[in-house]
Amino acid sequence: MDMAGHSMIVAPDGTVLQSAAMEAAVITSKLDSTAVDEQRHRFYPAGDRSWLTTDHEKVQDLDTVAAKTRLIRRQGSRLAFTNGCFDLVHAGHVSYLEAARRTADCLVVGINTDASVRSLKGADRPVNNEQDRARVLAALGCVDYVILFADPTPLRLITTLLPDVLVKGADWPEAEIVGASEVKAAGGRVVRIVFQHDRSTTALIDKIRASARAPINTF
Ligand SMILES: Nc1ncnc2c1ncn2[C@@H]1O[C@H](COP(=O)(O)OP(=O)(O)OP(=O)(O)O)[C@@H](O)[C@H]1O
Ligand SMILES: O=P(O)(O)O[C@@H]1O[C@H]([C@H](O)CO)[C@@H](O)[C@H](O)[C@@H]1O
Repeated sequence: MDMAGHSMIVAPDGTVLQSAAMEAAVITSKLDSTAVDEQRHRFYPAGDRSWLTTDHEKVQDLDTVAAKTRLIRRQGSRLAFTNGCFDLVHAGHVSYLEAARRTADCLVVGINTDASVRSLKGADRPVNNEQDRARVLAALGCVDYVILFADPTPLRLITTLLPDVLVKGADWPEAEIVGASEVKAAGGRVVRIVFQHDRSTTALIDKIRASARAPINTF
């Protein structure tokens, strides 16, 4: 390859494989086939999509998520955080989480453990256990990380992560949103998402119970 004037041969990830001096010259570079395959997977999105994060990689502890999000925020990405019980996930949850993700570049969701849900919503809740609830949310493309928390509130997660955006449903007045003052004091903002679907887990459970009591149609 005829090159001159500090021309370079650069790999897709920016690695300089070879550079020319001022005078015209032929320069070559041996290509490492393993490196080429690895970069094809990273830079060629129509490939086997191995770059997609698999669900179980998204469910992490707070320290791991704090370290991973610290790195991407140093690169300029903004972090959004929300939390909830997310027992029987419904269309309202999905539209809510998609809207939450759109407020930033990365979305972390705190999910209450089973014991925490029981203390908040009663002894007959949750219907789905914490592992299943985490697994379902991790399958949503708009969710980047899921953290299970046992405390009554997500305050420790929020003060550790100090997200750029704290998101909650509009069913929560800002004054009652845990972490709101801490996030705003750190320069972040609070976003309350208006419901697009009139859904709730409680209503779903009531519907299931009512249908179980209803007489079966006999012909
Ligand atoms: N219909 C909805 N549309 C948008 N967001 C919702 C909707 N229902 C709940 N959310 C939001 O989802 C998050 C998780 O809420 P939660 O798990 O309590 O759902 P829920 O359906 O209200 O459950 P429950 O009936 O058990 O209280 C909260 O931030 C809440 O504001
Ligand atoms: O699913 P819910 O009931 O919306 O989730 C609760 O949200 C509370 C909220 O963040 C208070 O501002 C939180 O304290 C509680 O632990 C549940 O996550």
